[in-house]
Amino acid sequence: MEQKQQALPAKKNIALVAHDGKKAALQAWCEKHQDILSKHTLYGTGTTGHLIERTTGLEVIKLLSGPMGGDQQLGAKIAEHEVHMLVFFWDPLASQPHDPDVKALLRLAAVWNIPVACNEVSADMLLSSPMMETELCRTLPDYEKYLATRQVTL
Ligand SMILES: O=C(CO)COP(=O)(O)O
Repeated sequence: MEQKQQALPAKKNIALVAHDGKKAALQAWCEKHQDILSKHTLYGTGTTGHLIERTTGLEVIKLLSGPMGGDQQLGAKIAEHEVHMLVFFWDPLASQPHDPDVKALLRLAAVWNIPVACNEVSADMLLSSPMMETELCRTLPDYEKYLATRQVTL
């Protein structure tokens, strides 16, 4: 598939998600990085978003709870370029009833080439990047060309 360049903005829309076994870790991480996070716009799945708001006072745009469709809502926002970065502390030691949705969210983050962190140390590295404060150029699928090709070949 042909690719194109598109910038992620300096002020980013960051999605915050954690499975139940990792919620305390994500809340602690958000408290630690409250100053940096306050410069961006935060999105979260339902329960995670409420907990982060309660712990930190940061404003979070809250979607549905993950098992009820929140992961899918976030995936759609990544595909529509509304969400620019994903911090998802998924639990590698617990099975999830909505595992297909979890996989789909991580897949769309890879398709659209947004920065993803799945644990504290990766999330620390992402937030300490100078690119958190500047535009960040990314390569992503050229959807318009993809669609034009399909209309010709099918
Ligand atoms: O299940 C989740 C991610 O897969 C998170 O959902 P909640 O934040 O609603 O618990």
